[in-house]
Amino acid sequence: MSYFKRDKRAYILLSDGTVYEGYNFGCEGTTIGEIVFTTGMTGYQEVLTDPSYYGQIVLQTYPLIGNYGVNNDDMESEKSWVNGYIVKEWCEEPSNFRTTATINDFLVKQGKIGIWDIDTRALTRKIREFGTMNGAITTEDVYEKKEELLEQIRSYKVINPVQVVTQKKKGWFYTRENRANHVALMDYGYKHNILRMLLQQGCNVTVMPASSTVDDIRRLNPDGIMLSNGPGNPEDNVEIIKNIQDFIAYGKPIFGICLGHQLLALAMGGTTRKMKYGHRGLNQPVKDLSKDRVFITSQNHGYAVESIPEDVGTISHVNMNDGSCEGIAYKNIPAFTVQFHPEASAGPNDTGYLFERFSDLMERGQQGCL
Ligand SMILES: NC(=O)CC[C@H](N)C(=O)O
Repeated sequence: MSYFKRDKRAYILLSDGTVYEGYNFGCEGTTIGEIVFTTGMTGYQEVLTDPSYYGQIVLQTYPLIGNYGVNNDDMESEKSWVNGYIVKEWCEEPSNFRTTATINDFLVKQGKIGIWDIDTRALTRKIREFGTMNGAITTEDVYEKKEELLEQIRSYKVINPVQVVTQKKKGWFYTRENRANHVALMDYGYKHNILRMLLQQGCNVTVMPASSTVDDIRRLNPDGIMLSNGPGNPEDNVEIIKNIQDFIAYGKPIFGICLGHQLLALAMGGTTRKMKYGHRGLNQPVKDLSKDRVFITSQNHGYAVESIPEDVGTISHVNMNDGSCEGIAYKNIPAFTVQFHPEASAGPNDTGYLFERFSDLMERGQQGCL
């Protein structure tokens, strides 16, 4: 079995010059990206297909990856967006009734370079200590190419990630259990489970390309606007933030998730910051201050909202590990946003009630959501 033969050498090179040696799976070659770690014990297919990971090399802290293979149900978008994949062990003979392929087959099909037999704990501890850093995975002789590769690694930056991952045309989705709410879902790199959750709520949904203006939205006459998750630094989306300011003036209820949460905060005069190594995993404890209750949440972000003007909104959710902002309720507009993923996928569904809150808000159509 090729898995145990350890025949194809591969290396990780970090921007500080450290080399980790392992073995290749997926495709061969060289790839560069920002290395981020995620702590979920399951949900690797969702990670690989979540557009928010665009341009990043994902490091799985859980050591056994691929045990239930990949399937046709767990795609969070049409394809994989990661720049590379780092694991301790991958499973060659997955066992699950839904399995259609192994994780190795999946990476090959998606054209992704993977490395295994890495001490993922040591690498994660390093990133926790020094912060997220750029790096490369290569199947070539890293020692020979080190200086050249280091230069590329150090200057690596994702460019216009939202424009790359957004769909270029509108998409219409209808539900049978019509609660008569029509949602314009802004696709900044939306995870399919946001759409599924809205449909489950009985909403009809029109998925809109990221660059859509308020006039495009007005033509739909929606009952509410959903600002999706997505990749990259929120501050880079200058045009989108201007459009969101127009959406706010339009006055329809707005619900934002992750990048959507950050973008609305920026549109309302708030600020964002890059976190040391972000939150990526399925067990981040978050307190909903309005309920005085802690929920376990699914997360994937490297930036956070740092401030929001007091007269504009108030912090509604707080991360119990580091006190960071996890949600905002706006004062004079019908809008609320969260940094975590209430649509889960993967992860706990505990905060799915927020979709219900959005539906209620669309029906009440009140001013402000406090
Ligand atoms: N999942 C997301 O929407 C991520 C938002 C943003 N790209 C971040 O890393 O913070």
